Amino acid sequence: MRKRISLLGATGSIGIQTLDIIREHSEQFQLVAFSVGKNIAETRKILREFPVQLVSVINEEDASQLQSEFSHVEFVYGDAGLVQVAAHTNADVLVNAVLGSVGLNPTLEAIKKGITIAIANKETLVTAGHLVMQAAKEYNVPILPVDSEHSALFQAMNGEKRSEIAKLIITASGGSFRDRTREELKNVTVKDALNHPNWSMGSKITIDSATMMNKGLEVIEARVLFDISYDDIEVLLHRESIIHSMVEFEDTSVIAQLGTPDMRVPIQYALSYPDRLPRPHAKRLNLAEIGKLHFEEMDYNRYYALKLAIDAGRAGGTMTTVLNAANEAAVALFLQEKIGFLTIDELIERAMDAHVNISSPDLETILHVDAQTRKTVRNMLK
Ligand SMILES: NC(=O)C1=CN([C@@H]2O[C@H](COP(=O)(O)OP(=O)(O)OC[C@H]3O[C@@H](n4cnc5c(N)ncnc54)[C@H](OP(=O)(O)O)[C@@H]3O)[C@@H](O)[C@H]2O)C=CC1
Ligand SMILES: CC(=O)[C@@H](O)[C@H](O)COP(=O)(O)O
Ligand SMILES: [Mn+2]
Repeated sequence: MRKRISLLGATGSIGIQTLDIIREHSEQFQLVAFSVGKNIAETRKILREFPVQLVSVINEEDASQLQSEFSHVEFVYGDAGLVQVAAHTNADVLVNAVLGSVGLNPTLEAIKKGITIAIANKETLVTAGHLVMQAAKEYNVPILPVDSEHSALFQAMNGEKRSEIAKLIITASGGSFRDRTREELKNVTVKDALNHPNWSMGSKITIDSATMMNKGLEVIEARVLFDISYDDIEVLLHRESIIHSMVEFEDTSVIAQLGTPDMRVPIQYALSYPDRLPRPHAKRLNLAEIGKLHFEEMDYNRYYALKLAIDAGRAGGTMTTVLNAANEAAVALFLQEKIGFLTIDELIERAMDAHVNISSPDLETILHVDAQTRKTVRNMLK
């Protein structure tokens, strides 16, 4: 029987590549429900190709319009719609590729329904990883990583005992501005920042990659997913994005996962796990053609956002919620050209400094702190 998939964020970078995999392996996978935001033109295309049962959009008017065009599909909307798609009872796997901490509630509700989670949506793990992992344990639901580094770590660990792992080494490309000093970042434009050297991704994560907050979020994501302490997670600058991450074991062996930078590989692995499926048309890795791979130590003054993220992770409690919400708000302001690039770090640091940390927060507290932090950051501009 085919694996039935519900997909949050179908019109995004990961969403579109997930549809590629479902299309390539239509004998293995079936899309049963999906969510989008506001891209209704793309939604119509998906609806014409995939015979799904349920679709969620952000706006009620879009849901009504689509309902009049596609009478055999059920349309829902808003945050409640996201939850309905995520927890769709006919799904075996939820691919969570929505952007931002709005993915938290749908993830928790899907877990309660016993649906396996393939997670790209790192903001959910950063804002409330402890709630996701607790629920996954309680309902015995696998959480499979889609983020390339975490898929690499998961593959390198290959089920070996935690006690045999010495450290995780997460690679970082350095993003759009890796060859510039911090001083040279004062007047960079949105267009410059969106020009990632190796990956084609959505706008928010591309900015996160340029500030290096993406790597900070990924360190927290690794801590949450693999239960490894911050002391044993290292970040290594690797400009080619060929080694997606590595695990060093106690016997000094290091196991890495390599591949061309193509998110369809980790997406497919999360869907096919524990099996592997062929990708006959994909570009294969040719190390002789690449010739050299480069590695450099991280500079935490140059990449200040990475330091802020690790500080937040070590503080725990609601501090990672503040880090994430402040970052989401600040990146949105940068993309709207309301603040400069370096102001992103500044606003996040100010939000963290102003926050009184709350340990072991429940869902209500997380949602409250998230909303308050976004307000605080926006008010900093007044
Ligand atoms: N892109 C990549 O290669 C990678 C991404 N990730 C993570 O995956 C997630 C998605 O990233 P990416 O695909 O790049 O993002 P995109 O911006 O390309 O896509 C985001 C998707 O989420 C939808 N969306 C955005 N906001 C909302 C909202 N408030 N409510 C409902 N739907 C919403 C968008 O809808 P619409 O466009 O219709 O408005 C779109 O479908 C992020 O958490 C990112 O960090 C992780 C590793 C790699
Ligand atoms: C494809 C992916 O997983 C991104 O998170 C990617 O890792 C971004 O690259 P850098 O953050 O290393 O620039
Ligand atoms: Mn990544």
